Amino acid sequence: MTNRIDAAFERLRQEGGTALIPFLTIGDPDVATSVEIIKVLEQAGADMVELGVPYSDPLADGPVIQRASERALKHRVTIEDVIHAASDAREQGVQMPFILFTYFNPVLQYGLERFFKLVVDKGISGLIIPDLPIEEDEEVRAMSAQAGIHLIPLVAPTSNDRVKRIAAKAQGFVYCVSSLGVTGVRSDFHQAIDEFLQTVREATTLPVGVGFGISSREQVERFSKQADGVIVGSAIVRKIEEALPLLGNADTKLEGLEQIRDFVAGLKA
Ligand SMILES: O=P(O)(O)OC[C@@H](O)[C@@H](O)c1c[nH]c2ccccc12
Repeated sequence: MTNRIDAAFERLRQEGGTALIPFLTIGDPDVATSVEIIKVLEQAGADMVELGVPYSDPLADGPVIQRASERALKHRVTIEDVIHAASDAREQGVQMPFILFTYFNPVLQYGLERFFKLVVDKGISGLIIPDLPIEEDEEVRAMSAQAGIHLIPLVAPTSNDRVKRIAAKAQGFVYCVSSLGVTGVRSDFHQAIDEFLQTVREATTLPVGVGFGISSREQVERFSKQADGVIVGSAIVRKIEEALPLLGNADTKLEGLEQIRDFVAGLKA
């Protein structure tokens, strides 16, 4: 069966488009609202979405996503809740591919076998575990393949000679981190970002995605020239944070969702 991520990139290649890939922390402000937000992300033109599992020690995250994780962890949102949110969104008609985004610890705590048994047939097509280095991912890669889920690797400008090894085992797409440091909106990127993207392009026939710091249509367009997909997290999570007062009230929830949709639609246009 074709993986939805492969189908989405094939469609975009034929259209000459670039995938817009939002990230959001599931359970911020609550799981049901996250499912509503996933729906408006698709309406706004997102081509696939990273569903973030909240974690107490998000080492690679800047303050915006750290705060989102804290808000979600206040209701003790678990990896199981995130997987159920994916199947709920699928049942409610969302078609775009889901990429489960989790640090390794929540998966270990849950149990590898148990995790891959749960995640099968929940509408999840990809998995990103930012703190699982390629040197230690054999078992996860095998179990992921077994579940028909692409294990998508991250490469950073400092990956150098590891790029080839990472690219050789990649599935789905290769996620290029645009800058060093943690996630968060930026105005400038790693000075060798263009050469880095070129290096990754030459190391794989898979689509190349780029993320970290991207928050405006100009930046999306800039990266669309060299990448097949652009990941936007903190800028969208910050929009959700700004809309929390509206999202928290039944009378103004729709207005809050519209604010998020309008921001994301502005990135895609
Ligand atoms: O938030 P940014 O700067 O737009 O970057 C995307 C990022 O949010 C998402 O892909 C992500 C969230 N947490 C991460 C941890 C490591 C690498 C990537 C991530």
